[in-house]
Amino acid sequence: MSVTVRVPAKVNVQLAVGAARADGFHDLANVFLAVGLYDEITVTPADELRVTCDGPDADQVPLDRTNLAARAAVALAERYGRSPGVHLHIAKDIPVAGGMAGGSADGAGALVACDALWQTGAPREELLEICAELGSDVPFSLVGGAALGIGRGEQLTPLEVGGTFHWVFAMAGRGLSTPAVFREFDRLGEGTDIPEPVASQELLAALAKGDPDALAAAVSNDLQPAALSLFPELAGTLAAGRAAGALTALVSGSGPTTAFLVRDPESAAAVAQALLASGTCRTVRTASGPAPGATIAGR
Ligand SMILES: C[C@](O)(CO)[C@H](O)COP(=O)(O)OP(=O)(O)OC[C@H]1O[C@@H](n2ccc(N)nc2=O)[C@H](O)[C@@H]1O
Ligand SMILES: Nc1ncnc2c1ncn2[C@@H]1O[C@H](COP(=O)(O)OP(=O)(O)OP(=O)(O)O)[C@@H](O)[C@H]1O
Repeated sequence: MSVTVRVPAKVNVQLAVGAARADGFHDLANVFLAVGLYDEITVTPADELRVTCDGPDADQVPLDRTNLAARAAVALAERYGRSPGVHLHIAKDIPVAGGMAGGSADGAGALVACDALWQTGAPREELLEICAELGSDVPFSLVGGAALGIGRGEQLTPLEVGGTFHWVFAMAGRGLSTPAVFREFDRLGEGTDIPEPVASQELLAALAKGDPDALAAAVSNDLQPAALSLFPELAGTLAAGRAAGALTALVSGSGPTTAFLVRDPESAAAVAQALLASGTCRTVRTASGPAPGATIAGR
């Protein structure tokens, strides 16, 4: 018996960041959109906890108990007094350390898969609570679609989306550490008054309408200057995508993946090709959103 769960990547269409809190985290107004790039997590009973991974970035994924999928299995097992004896296999398609919540997706996926395998009957609220303990992005990986995250980004309100948005993602030659990007945000903001993060009404209206031009005009990412400061070459990737006709270009979350909103799948193919030809990124992917959250894909 095994269970396979499919979990999407995300792009942050708005990431408003407040000042550092006493616990080191930052209050956010984080508007998540799940996009159709997926990791698949398969859980099978085993004598002891084991993690394996395949996919283009598999060599960058830790296979010990620090892996978010392993941490999710252990957290659920502890709550239900079970042994976490499972083999977790991650078929990884989401770029690692790219700002697209790949590790978070694996955490949410492993949680849903173990929950189904062990038939715990845990209420969804409890699964979401475990997700929030695992990381700020993990609850959104579970729910998918589109949502506004406040607090650390873990307190979610689902958002209405009136259409499909088409994206191109450019993957960089190296990763960026999320804590390092937040630290750089703090350093750049030293001595300035950092406003409370609030969701943009124009952006929420654009999502609800499914209007790509309005969304392009409203997207924002307060971590972008910090990501560019640590990884200046990303400015060249953003410029190449804009020149190729993207409606807008931004850093995805803490980066270094860059995201390009386009009007339709044909423009996505054209922008993807131009980005590759520009030599400013390692590889490109196209995907659209919203995509569903963690979903059982097979048993
Ligand atoms: C950049 C985003 O991906 C945007 O969605 C998230 O805010 C990061 O989410 P994540 O990777 O799940 O982050 P966590 O594992 O919770 O935290 C990693 C580190 O990021 C920083 N962090 C994260 C979230 C937050 N609201 N404030 C922070 O300052 C902290 O230094 C924290 O130690
Ligand atoms: N299952 C996992 N997949 C990938 N990385 C993982 C996993 N578990 C732990 N990690 C660790 O987490 C680090 C960040 O990886 P991840 O792919 O989640 O970054 P990210 O997409 O930038 O995350 P986010 O967008 O949530 O900030 C990796 O460098 C790796 O050491």
